[in-house]
Amino acid sequence: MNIREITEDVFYVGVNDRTTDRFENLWPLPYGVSYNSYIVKGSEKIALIDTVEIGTIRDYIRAIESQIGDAQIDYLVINHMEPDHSGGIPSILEHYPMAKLVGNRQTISMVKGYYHIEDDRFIEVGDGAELNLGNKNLKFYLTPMVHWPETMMTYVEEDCILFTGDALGTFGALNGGVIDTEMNTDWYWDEMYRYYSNIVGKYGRFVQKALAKVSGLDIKYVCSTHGPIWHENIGKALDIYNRLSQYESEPGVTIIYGSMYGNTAEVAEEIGRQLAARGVKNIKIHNASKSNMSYMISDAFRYEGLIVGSPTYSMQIFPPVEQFLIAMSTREIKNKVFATFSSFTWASAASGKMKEYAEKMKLDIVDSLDMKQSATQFTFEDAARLAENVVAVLTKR
Ligand SMILES: Cc1cc2nc3c(=O)[nH]c(=O)nc-3n(C[C@H](O)[C@H](O)[C@H](O)COP(=O)(O)O)c2cc1C
Repeated sequence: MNIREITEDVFYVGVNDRTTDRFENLWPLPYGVSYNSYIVKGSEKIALIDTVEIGTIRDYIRAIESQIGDAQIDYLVINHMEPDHSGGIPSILEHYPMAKLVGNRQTISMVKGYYHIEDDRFIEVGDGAELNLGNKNLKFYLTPMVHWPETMMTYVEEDCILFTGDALGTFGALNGGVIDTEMNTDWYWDEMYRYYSNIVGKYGRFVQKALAKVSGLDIKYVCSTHGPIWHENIGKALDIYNRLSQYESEPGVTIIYGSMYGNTAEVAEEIGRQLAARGVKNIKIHNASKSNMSYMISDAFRYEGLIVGSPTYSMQIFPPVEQFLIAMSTREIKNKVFATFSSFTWASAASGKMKEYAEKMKLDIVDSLDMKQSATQFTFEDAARLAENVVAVLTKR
């Protein structure tokens, strides 16, 4: 039994990273991450699809050698140039001096820029180009901006395998199983929401274009660069990416608030209770000073309702809340049932600043409340009304 085999002569040679704390030095990796790479062994030529992050090279070369022994790699296909996948390129070229790098025009210019590689090592491919390996054929689909300009996908018709680059990937290392049929996938879905919203979030329309481009292919295995290989869950993975890339979300409300002395926090809790009392079951409340941005972004993408609360801080939005709002605008968040609450002591500003933000983002504010100093009976009535209005809009959608 070959434990790395996906289909006949197609092998998984990726590696796990359980050491790195933060992906891109930003996003927490509590369950690690995998860098996936694959061997496609044709009757005449051998291709390697993508490489791995530079710190994991030793295990990677061993995994490749376990599949091809002393044979040479003829082609290294680069679907994505981000260094967590391209970091292994120089080592592969050194180990396999005959290997040619296969990529599109944008890829080649990036490889040169990052790794200073000579012109004669490249084969440039365009959209729809093919590369023959003997009894297997690789076909390339350019899918720019998912989520870099050079991103592309590679299809092996003989095995109905699509190598998708980062698309359909997730955080979370592989715990023994590599194909979804070999594991319980339950916990990966939350990590997929987080991966998509954190990393790809801004590029929804390009994800839509890419999905449309490959929609006619017969796909039995989706091999992305992070997380499980999708076989029996292709439909579910596609559905999540398809919905998130159209900013479609699930029933529920995310409340993000900032608070220095607990008064704005009290309003956040009250709104949460009022929503629950009206039947909202999925409610995520985040203190923006404590929750990690990665999880706040993920929940804000995931749920239909978004309620943001902030004290006035030197005539501005409280900085951690402002950081969250900036992260949402970077990702061009839309299609939310949006409401705000705010507080001040002598001159209100957070409320107006959040209104300006909503106008710029073309988000309708369903309701808002602005509290002076601390909560009174009137504040609680306002919180109940705000929850009522949010639920009314959610129910109508
Ligand atoms: C550094 C600092 C700057 C503040 N700036 C303002 C301000 O510009 N206008 C204002 O009305 N209140 C200002 N406040 C008061 C806060 O808005 C007030 O403490 C807060 O709204 C109370 O909510 P909390 O208990 O949730 O922190 C400031 C407070 C601090 C500590």
